[in-house]
Amino acid sequence: MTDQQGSTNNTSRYDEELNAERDYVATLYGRLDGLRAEKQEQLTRIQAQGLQGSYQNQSERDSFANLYQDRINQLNAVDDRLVFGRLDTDDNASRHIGRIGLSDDQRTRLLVDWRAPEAASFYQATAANPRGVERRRHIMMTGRTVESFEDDVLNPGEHEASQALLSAVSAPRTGVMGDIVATIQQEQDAIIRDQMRGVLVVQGGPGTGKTAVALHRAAYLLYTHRDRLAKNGVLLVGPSEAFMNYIDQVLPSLGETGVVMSSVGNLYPGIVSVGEVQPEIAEIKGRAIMQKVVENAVSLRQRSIPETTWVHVDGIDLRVRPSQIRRAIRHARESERPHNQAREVFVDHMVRMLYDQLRDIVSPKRQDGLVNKADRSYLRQEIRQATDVRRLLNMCWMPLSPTGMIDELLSKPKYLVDAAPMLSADEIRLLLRAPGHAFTESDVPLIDEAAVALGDLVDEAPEATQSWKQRNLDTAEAALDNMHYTLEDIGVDGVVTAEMLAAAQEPETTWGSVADRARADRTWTYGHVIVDEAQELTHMQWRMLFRRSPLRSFTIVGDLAQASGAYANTDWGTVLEPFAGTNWRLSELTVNYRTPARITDAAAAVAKRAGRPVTTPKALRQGEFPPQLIHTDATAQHDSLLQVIETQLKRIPGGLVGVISTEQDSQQLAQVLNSHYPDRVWTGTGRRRHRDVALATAQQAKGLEYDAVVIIEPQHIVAAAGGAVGDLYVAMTRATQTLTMITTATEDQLPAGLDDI
Ligand SMILES: Nc1ncnc2c1ncn2[C@@H]1O[C@H](COP(=O)(O)OP(=O)(O)OP(=O)(O)O)[C@@H](O)[C@H]1O
Repeated sequence: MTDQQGSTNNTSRYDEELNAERDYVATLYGRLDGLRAEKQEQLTRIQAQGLQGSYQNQSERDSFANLYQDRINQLNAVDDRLVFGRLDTDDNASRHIGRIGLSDDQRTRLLVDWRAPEAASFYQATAANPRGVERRRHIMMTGRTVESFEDDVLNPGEHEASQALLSAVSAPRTGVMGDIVATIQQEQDAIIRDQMRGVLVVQGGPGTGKTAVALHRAAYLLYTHRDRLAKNGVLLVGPSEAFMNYIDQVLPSLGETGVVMSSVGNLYPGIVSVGEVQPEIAEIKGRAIMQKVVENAVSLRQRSIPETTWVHVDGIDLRVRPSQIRRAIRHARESERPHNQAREVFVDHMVRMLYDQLRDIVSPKRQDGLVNKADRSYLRQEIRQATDVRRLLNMCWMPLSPTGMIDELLSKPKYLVDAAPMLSADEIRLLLRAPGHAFTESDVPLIDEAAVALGDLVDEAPEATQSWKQRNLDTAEAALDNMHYTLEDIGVDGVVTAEMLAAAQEPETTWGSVADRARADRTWTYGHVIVDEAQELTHMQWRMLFRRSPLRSFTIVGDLAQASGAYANTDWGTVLEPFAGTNWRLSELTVNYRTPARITDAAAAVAKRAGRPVTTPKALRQGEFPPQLIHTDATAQHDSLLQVIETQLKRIPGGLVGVISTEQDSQQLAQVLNSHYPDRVWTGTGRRRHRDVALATAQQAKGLEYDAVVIIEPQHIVAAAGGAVGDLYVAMTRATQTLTMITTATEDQLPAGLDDI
């Protein structure tokens, strides 16, 4: 009786508090709607003014219109589950925590932005260190409705995961990543709020929230360093377009839209690259020596002639000796400008030399007045434009585009052999391909490298970019003075030049947003760069990325055990040494939120047996179902697959089954799945809608997750990666609930560790 009475009392107290929370949350939505209406009205008013007034008035109006529109977009984006927490502290204060900060007309704070210092205790208070928190409340919402709440007890000795966290990690996956703002855990929060300067490496096993942390850190940095980052922007780089699609809703749901997001293969403006099918080729193109190969390739396009020749200018023959060209080349190289700019020095030198000859022929006695200033300029022009001269100058020092040069380098055997004496004949054969081949993702760093060595073609860059760059160069000194910390501090002394810092200056506001301009400009330097799945990157890719933040402000997240290639790096120190020396710091994530322990243990066993450096994170959930290995013969394989899919779809209503295989096996699987599940097969691009069977290669599945994973022929995945188990390890750890593997191999053909399942 007492119990019943007690529980009735508790229930009614809970309901009362729930209603109170609902009332408060309704006030917050009232405020959100009010603000939105206000901005909408301001926007409508400014749009109604149309195209009147001077150019300056119009451009001011455009800026305001953009500002209002951005704010409206932000308010729309945070509408879903606006509030998720409440903190009651020992000073009798109580604050609600949400996606953005809100105040009323009297500037009384109604809602604290999760990134504000006052919200930090929501994530950091623990039983051992409550930080003045008496009660931490998780408010669970669907859309605008408060469904329930849960209070954390900060009692010493209690370390249980909150219900909010458990329901978040157990929920069926939608196929696109969601934010974790309501349930960020303490070790994650410490990384998100870490200082911006320097290179921070976040190492963590599969499912530890590295991607989630990277995205929330981007939002946190933009909030905390808004002024600085508004000028330079933040770049977030991931491994593939499918991955970028998977994560691209997270930042908008946090009210941030200004981050430049790009796969590493599409980082060079104007190039949409294709995958590099053969890992051996990717490995060669990623080697540090490729920098020298590109440099050589440029030098080989600065060449003299084998013997003396004659050029025809205005009916007169002028002689050109190889030694004269060599001298002009030396001169141009000494200018230390990029190839296309140094060409001007070369051309000037040659024209001057030819002019001297011509003048001596036209007017042997300099004092006779025949060659005055106007004549001189006319004659030089004539020489420069003479067909023979142009042909000769181009032959000796051709203006080059980075894409044109890399295309030639990879398709002309002699050019490649001369530029890459350090590569073996087999390696050269691997690199060679037909001219005009689509650029692959491992060509992109070579193109970027070439772009640095070549410089812009003189008429290549749009005028706006040029004038903006010039203006920045003029004031680059000031950028150095304005740095908030000394260069020595961050270990880049002597490396930063005025040119590199030029882009840190106040940009023109006449075209596009910072993100648009940054995306279009290969020389843009960002205020901060975040690299996800960083274990995959080659030396050449790192060079390309470090060029984009000369101040070395980086967050690098990855898991060395998940690297694919046989050449994979085994420690961050070796990877980063050439770029940051020892000036980097390491944080680790230790809890796996995605994959149940039963599955991670099996995956870790495979990785360990292959000698990979695995740090097995502690899985938050034990999992209901052990991983399964099904042996079948080739004829029964597809039936077996369909059966597994059916079982899994029933087991996880609304869930997503991910079928993972090699590229080669995936073609046949696509046919089978499409014919059995018409309009239900999802390849990761476009919207998922009602599609519930996903098909991906092990490479494409990097960073993604599925409720049920079915791996077809695990031994093929290892063989396709040249014997490395990284890809298989990744595939096995994509599961949030169940893992099944289907194989036609015999026990002894399976990768070590799998036979124990
Ligand atoms: N604090 C958290 N609250 C709720 N869900 C979380 C939390 N941290 C991570 N998750 C969820 O766990 C899953 C794995 O996270 P994420 O993809 O960021 O991990 P990862 O370390 O990048 O994984 P991998 O290296 O295997 O690709 C995601 O569904 C993510 O939303």
